Amino acid sequence: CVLRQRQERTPLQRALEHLLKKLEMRDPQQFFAWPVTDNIAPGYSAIITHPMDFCTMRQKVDDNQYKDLQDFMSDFKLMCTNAMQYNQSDTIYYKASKKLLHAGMKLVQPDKIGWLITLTP
Ligand SMILES: COc1ccc(C(=O)NC2CCC2)cc1-c1cc(C(C)=O)n2cccnc12
Repeated sequence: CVLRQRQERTPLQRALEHLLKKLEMRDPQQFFAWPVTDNIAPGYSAIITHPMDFCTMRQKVDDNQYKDLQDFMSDFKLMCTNAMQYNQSDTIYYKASKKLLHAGMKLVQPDKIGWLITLTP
């Protein structure tokens, strides 16, 4: 997951970049910052068929691969639900992903997306 230099950005890319920064702040231990590897999580790649992490999401924003906010949020939900699928409910990772998912959903509630409308004319 290598980050590319910043190219010209569309209004949607700037909005998603802004939202991604807010979401990453909710993951201070950086459990979701990078792809989960099999050596830190035994058997991960056999259990999780569609892995996702914040760095990959940033790459997809940079490559303009999200067509709208819903598209971006489905990757965010995938990242969180992967963690709830692989990790037992009493683990720090399961608990962190549940909290992150709720925080993320709150950020995109209609009454909370004034920032999105100003950023995407
Ligand atoms: C990029 O993923 C990670 C990066 C760092 C850490 C980490 O710092 N773990 C230390 C806290 C106790 C060991 C954990 C993880 C990690 C994320 C996850 C997820 C997201 O499922 N995970 C699952 C089992 C074991 N480790 C992890």
